[in-house]
Amino acid sequence: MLQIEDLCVEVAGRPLLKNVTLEVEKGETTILFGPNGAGKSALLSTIMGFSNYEVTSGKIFFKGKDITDAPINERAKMGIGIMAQRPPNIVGVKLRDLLEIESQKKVLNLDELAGSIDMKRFLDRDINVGFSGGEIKRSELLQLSVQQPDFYLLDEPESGVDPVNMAQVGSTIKRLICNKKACAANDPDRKSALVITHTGEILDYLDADKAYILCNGSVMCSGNPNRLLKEIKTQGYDECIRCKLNLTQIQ
Ligand SMILES: Nc1ncnc2c1ncn2[C@@H]1O[C@H](COP(=O)(O)OP(=O)(O)OP(=O)(O)O)[C@@H](O)[C@H]1O
Repeated sequence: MLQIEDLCVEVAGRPLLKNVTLEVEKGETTILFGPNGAGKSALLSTIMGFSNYEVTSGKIFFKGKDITDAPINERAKMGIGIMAQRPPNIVGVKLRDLLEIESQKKVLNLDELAGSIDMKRFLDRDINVGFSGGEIKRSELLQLSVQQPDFYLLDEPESGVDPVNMAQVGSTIKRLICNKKACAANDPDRKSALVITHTGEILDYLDADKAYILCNGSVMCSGNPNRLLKEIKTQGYDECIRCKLNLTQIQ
């Protein structure tokens, strides 16, 4: 579904991502771990096509097509959707107006959908203006619920969300990715996702298939998400970096 090959990215002339190679297969949920400032959000922003992120070399393929230079709207039309960490405030544009554009010709009851994640009272407010951290997450989720992409980029879905709302956010994400109430790992209707998490809380709601650790703009290792999270919690990221350096020296 998504292949990233040897990707190097700069922002304002500063290298952020260095030779990143990773793959998310169709129906697979992949986790991205890494310390603060590692470049995780930059990677998601680059996949979505945000303009600040300049690809200096390498390629991004989505559904087999080279999208490295594709504009953001084309990527969205092809089926990529994002829950950003800090989406912008959009003064003068109501959430309902955006959702109506996003829903295009889909037959959806916006009030009912918004009500299902306690967002009905936000429909006629300017997007994100004065929203709390948890409300922004639910607003992003509501937009994804309307957009119904094939591939979800989720940037720290649990950050700023209280435990009660986390159950709602987690189960909504699960429902979106499964495309119905419950689905097996090999269900053909299962959507794909690349999810950033620090705490791993979202793993209580998702059947994650694989994880990568990104440090200092480079992929250090990949493996089972729960095993990698356990290692990060016990040994931190230093062990991962040391291991990568040793491997690189041996090669
Ligand atoms: N648009 C930008 N302009 C300047 N610097 C940027 C920009 N975007 C990212 N950076 C810098 O790139 C580095 C990586 O940022 P990024 O947000 O991708 O990290 P992250 O791994 O998601 O971190 P965190 O876990 O803290 O959210 C940081 O040092 C950040 O300040």
